[in-house]
Amino acid sequence: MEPILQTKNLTIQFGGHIAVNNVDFTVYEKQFKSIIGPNGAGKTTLFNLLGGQLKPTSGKIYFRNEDITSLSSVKRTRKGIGRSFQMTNVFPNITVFENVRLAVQSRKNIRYPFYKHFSKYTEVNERTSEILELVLLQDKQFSLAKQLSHGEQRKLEIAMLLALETEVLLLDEPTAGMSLEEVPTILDVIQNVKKEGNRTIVLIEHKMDLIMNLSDAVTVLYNGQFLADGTPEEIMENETVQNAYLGGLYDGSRS
Ligand SMILES: Nc1ncnc2c1ncn2[C@@H]1O[C@H](COP(=O)(O)OP(=O)(O)OP(=O)(O)O)[C@@H](O)[C@H]1O
Repeated sequence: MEPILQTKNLTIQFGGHIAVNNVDFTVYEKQFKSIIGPNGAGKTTLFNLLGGQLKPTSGKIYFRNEDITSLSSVKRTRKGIGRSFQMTNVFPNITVFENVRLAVQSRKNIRYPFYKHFSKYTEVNERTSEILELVLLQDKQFSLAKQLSHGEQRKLEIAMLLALETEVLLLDEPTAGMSLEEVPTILDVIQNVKKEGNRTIVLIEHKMDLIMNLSDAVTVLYNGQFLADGTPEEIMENETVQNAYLGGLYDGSRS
């Protein structure tokens, strides 16, 4: 198996604080990899480095063995690394369907005269419907984006990301802030995306137990440092992880 995304000695320092410290991180093609770690472990900062929202103080990032460390986030998306954002790219006053359709269309780069009816673009509409089905939002397709519940908004974010058709999906805590009732359905959505089988998924999760069944591999960060990497079973049995994560230092109740 080829690594699709890799970091070597990746480090970022904010003033005197090293948020990501010399991290070597590897994700293989079509792998489902989770990054776990307690509060302040550096998970989101690592994602921002991978997505190009932050530039490292030192170290390198490779996509398919190409050094992408100095590439902008836009160029990284074009290469195939998509990162989820909380509703920043969603238009609140248009429908769920239109939001996803616009994203699909921009990806397909279809130009059309404004007076033509959208429904002529069957391919775009079909892909939009497919995505909405995958993220379990078909029944909300005619709702305005601003009318969605918190959980539905997270699904729409995933839909927008899928529309980009990137090979790598970086999902930053998709269950964050959700009610307990909403969590299973977002896990179903992630399961659906995984089942499609054509993506590499990297997911940050604070609640370790949620993602153990989904993940092929898990990386544990602690205090900005790489702590462990392995299968979910190996991670569960890893004594260092247990000490760091389960030994009272980790507040599992936080969403
Ligand atoms: N832009 C920044 N400037 C200064 N410090 C930062 C910045 N971004 C992150 N940090 C610090 O870096 C550390 C890692 O933060 P990060 O958000 O990556 O952790 P995390 O593992 O995602 O935590 P959480 O689970 O709480 O979201 C924290 O101590 C945080 O305060």
